[in-house]
Amino acid sequence: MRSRNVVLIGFMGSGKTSVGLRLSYRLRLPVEDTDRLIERREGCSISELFAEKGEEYFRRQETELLRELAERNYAGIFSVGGGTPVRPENRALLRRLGKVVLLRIKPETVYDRLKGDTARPLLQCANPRERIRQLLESRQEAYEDGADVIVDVDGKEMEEILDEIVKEINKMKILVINGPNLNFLGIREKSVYGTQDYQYLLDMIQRKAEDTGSEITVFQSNHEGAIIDRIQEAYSDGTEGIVINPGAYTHYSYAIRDALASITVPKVEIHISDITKREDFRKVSVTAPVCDRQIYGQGLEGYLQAVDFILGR
Ligand SMILES: Nc1ncnc2c1ncn2[C@@H]1O[C@H](COP(=O)(O)OP(=O)(O)O)[C@@H](O)[C@H]1O
Ligand SMILES: O=C(O)C1=C[C@@H](OP(=O)(O)O)[C@@H](O)[C@H](O)C1
Ligand SMILES: [Mg+2]
Repeated sequence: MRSRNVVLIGFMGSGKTSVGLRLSYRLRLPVEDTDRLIERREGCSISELFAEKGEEYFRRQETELLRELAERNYAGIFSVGGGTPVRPENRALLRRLGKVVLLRIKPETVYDRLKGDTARPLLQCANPRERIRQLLESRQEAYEDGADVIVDVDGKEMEEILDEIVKEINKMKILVINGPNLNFLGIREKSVYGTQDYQYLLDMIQRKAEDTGSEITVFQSNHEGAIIDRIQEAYSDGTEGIVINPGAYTHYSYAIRDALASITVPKVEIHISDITKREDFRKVSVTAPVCDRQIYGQGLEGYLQAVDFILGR
């Protein structure tokens, strides 16, 4: 459900509110704009709220509202205020709401779009051009950190922006995890694991991502704790499917098993060799029961089959 939700972030004037409305029409999903929700709740405009209660009060309302929305399991599109992603806690809440799309914009475009605008209290000053430049620069890092997808909007028509967003949000985000010794492919026991090296595997997976229009990230570690940390990260980074080759940890890491059990996205356990036909200690997989599918003995091709499984092919 979460994966169809879209959250639009970006600087004032980047088009969050207007893109949200158009996207809602295109995807036939409801839309909520957090500024409008706050205005309705407070019974006054954002400008009046800033003037009467101050920016800090508005920021508290913003975070409070995001918390409520995140708990509500709402399906649809959200556009938020330009300052929302500045607080790290808000960035985490936005990710809980859906796929976060940053409408990235240059200061000159903001100025062109908003000169003469009176509804944005932060730009009501003697030199709005300079204020935009400074504020945008100070926020850019937070915007990019909070985004799953970035769409540059300068010089683009609305339709082009909508097409890009739809293409990006349809990309499934898959994480491939390779455990100990997989970086030694092409070096270790070639009769079992083949002669191709690890880079060959990475290139193969990258081609699969391009062919299927999906986003595949590959992580490799020889350390149990690092693998667990990465699985936990997948809980909140928008990962929609996990392919894991836990290497020898397969046979005894209850800790990796427990980490996998806590993530509900589809999971595939893959082994290059057929572990059921090797030494006795390899016949047991403690991770298999918490995965949705096992692919054994298909060589490197097994990774592609695992990706297909996640994509529902
Ligand atoms: N792609 C675009 N090209 C030109 N103008 C745009 C585009 N997207 C939005 N605008 C205009 O920019 C202004 C700010 O848009 P708005 O949706 O309110 O942005 P935000 O919610 O990010 O502040 C509006 O006048 C809107 O019509
Ligand atoms: O950038 C900001 O801090 C703000 C942006 C505004 O929303 P838009 O980005 O939709 O203009 C609104 O939340 C408020 O004026 C503060
Ligand atoms: Mg807006």
